[in-house]
Amino acid sequence: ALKQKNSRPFTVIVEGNIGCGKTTFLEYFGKHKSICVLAEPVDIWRNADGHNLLGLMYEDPKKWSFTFQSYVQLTMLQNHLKPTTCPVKLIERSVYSARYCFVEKLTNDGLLAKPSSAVIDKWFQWIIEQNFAQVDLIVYLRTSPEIVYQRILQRKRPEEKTVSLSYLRALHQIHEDWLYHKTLFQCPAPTLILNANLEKSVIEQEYEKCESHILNLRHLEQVL
Ligand SMILES: Cc1cc2cn([C@H]3C[C@H](O)[C@@H](CO)O3)c(=O)nc2[nH]1
Repeated sequence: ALKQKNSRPFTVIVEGNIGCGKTTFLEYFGKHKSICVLAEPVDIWRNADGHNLLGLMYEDPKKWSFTFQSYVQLTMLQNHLKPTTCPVKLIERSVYSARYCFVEKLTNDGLLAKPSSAVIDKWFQWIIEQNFAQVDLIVYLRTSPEIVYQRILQRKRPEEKTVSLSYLRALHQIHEDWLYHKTLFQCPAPTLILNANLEKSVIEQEYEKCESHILNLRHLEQVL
């Protein structure tokens, strides 16, 4: 029997530390025609009406974190709401990691003032209440801070030259508490944990572990 076409695609968010390999993961799954991939809009953050908000945030986080994280939340919301005819939608990060990882970390460090953090949280809570950011699966690309630190040094993204190992360790711990120990905030969907420390040459075997979760389930619903 033809199933009623669900209004919403099967939505997967890809989460993990800076340099954990999200782009490589998205490139691998982006080859499937039934998957719509939405990468993190870093280039938009680097040029918002000519302003490099990412650069400003790293140069003077106390002054620019609110501006940057406020814009990140908007661009993430736009990805969550972006319509697609694909049965599966794969999004790089989300409003959840924006609020639970980055805003949390900046607030803990006193780089984002409490009143600013409270306003970002009000927007976040409203977005959730409106069901604007529904998620069916989280893929957590789990890494060690030391490995992602080396990758960031090699990648040489100009704005990230000030990213320290201690920052990456703290961000790692927040991701672990959220997605592995599940002691920080509640997870909006079931979580698949992959070992993203693996080198590019072997990591595709690790990706295959979640292929069935991402593809078949939705496909079966579509064709039955
Ligand atoms: C959702 C979200 C993504 C994100 C990325 N970033 C930074 C980390 C990396 O240096 C760069 C690209 O992910 O942007 C951030 O500071 N806050 C963020 N919030």
